[in-house]
Amino acid sequence: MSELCAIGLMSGTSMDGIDLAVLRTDGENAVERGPSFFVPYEAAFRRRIEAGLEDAKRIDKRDERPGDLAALERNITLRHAEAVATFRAKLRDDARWGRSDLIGFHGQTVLHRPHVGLTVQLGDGPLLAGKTGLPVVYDMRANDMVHGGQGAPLVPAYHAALARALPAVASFPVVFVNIGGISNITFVPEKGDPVAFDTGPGNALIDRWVQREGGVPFDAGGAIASEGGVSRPVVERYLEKSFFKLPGPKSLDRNDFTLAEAEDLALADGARTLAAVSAEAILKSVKHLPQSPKLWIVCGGGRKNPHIVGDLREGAARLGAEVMLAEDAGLDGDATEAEAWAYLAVRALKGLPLTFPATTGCREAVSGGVIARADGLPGRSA
Ligand SMILES: Nc1ncnc2c1ncn2[C@@H]1O[C@H](COP(=O)(O)OP(=O)(O)OP(=O)(O)O)[C@@H](O)[C@H]1O
Ligand SMILES: CC(=O)N[C@H]1[C@@H]2OC[C@@H](O2)[C@@H](O)[C@@H]1O[C@H](C)C(=O)O
Repeated sequence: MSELCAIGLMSGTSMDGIDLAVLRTDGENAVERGPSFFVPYEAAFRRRIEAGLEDAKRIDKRDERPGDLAALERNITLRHAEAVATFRAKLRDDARWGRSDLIGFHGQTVLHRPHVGLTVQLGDGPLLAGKTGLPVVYDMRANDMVHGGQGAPLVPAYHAALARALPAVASFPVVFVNIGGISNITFVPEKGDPVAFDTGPGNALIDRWVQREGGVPFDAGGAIASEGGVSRPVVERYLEKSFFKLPGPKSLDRNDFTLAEAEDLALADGARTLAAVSAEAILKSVKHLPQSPKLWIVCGGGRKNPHIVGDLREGAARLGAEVMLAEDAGLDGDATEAEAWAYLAVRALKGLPLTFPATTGCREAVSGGVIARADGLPGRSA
C-alpha cells in the first residue's frame, strides 16, 4: 500500500463545528496537503452538545449513552456525513483531490478522564461509512488508553511528519502549539519520537466567558479583550493549579478548568485576562520539555486572538524563541487537526503507531482505531 487520499474530520473541544481536510500520504514521511472546509454548528446545537457534556458525566463504561447522548451521537454523525458530501461535491472535478480512499473520524469528545482510563467520543463509524460509502477509521484514542496512555494528544505524530517536511523549519527542535478549546504542544526533535502534552485552557474559557457575559460565541479578533486589561491576581490563581506543576504526559477534559477564578471581572477584563492565561499556560510548559526550542509554530483558532499570540510572542522572546503562525510556515492553521486525523487514519490502516510513550504515556508505541467498512458490516480493530 503506497499513498492514500484521506479525508480527516475534527469536531473539537471548542464545539464550534466540523473541520474537514483532505490529505495524500503514505502515513509516514510523504504528506501532501489538500483543500479544507468548515461547517459551523449553530448556537442551539452547540448548547445541545454542552448539555451532552453533563449527561456524559454519568458514563462509567465508554459505550454507555445516557440521556440525550444516543440521539446526539446519531445527529453529530449525520452532520459529519452531510459535511463530507458537501466537501466531496466541491472536490469532485479536482483531478488531484476528487477521489478519496478513506475517512479519519474523530467525533466529539464528551468526556475525558485519563486517570480512570475513560475517554468518550460521540461518533458512529459504521453509520458514517454507510452514509458516505467510504471506509471510516474512528475511535482512535481508545487503544492508547488500553496500553496505559492518556488517550490524548494524538496530533503529535502528524506534527512530527510536518516538521520534518517543512522548509520553514531550518533547525530542530521545533515546537507545534495547537490553541484549540484546550491547548497542546508537540516538541519535535530532529530524530526520534516527539514529546507532547496538553498545556492548559486554550479558547474554551474565553468562549465560555464571552458567551455568558457578552452573548457572542467567541472573542473575534480579540476585540472584546482589546477594551480590557490583565488582572495579574486572576492569572496567578489559574497558574497556581497543580496541573501546571505536573510533567507530561498529561491531558485535560474540557471541564477541568472553569471560570471560578475570573468571576469578579468585567467582560473586557475577563476576556483579556483569560487570553493571558492561555498564553502563559503554554509558556509555563517549556520547563517540562527536554530543551527550550527556538521556533514555535502556532495552529488552531487561538492564533486569531492577537492577545494570546502577542503574549506568547513576548514570553517566547524572553526565552530566545520565535513564534510563527502556521500560515507563515506554509500551513493552514485551521485545518491542521483535520489533516492530522486523515494522516492518523492512514497510519491506523497500516498498523503504524499513533502514539508514543513520550506523547501519551502509553507503555510502548501503539496503533489504534477501529475500521468501519463501507458496506456497514462490523469493523475490526486496526
Ligand atoms: N477570528 C477569530 N478570532 C479569535 N478567536 C477565534 C477566531 N476564530 C476562531 N477563534 C477561536 O478558535 C476556536 C476554535 O478553534 P479550533 O477550531 O482550533 O478548536 P477545536 O479544534 O474545537 O479545539 P481542540 O483543538 O481543543 O479540539 C473558537 O471557539 C474561537 O475561540
Ligand atoms: C480528549 C480530547 O478530545 N482531547 C483533545 C482536546 O483538544 C486539544 C487537546 O485537548 C488534545 O489533547 C485533544 O485533541 C487533539 C486534537 C489531539 O488529540 O491531538
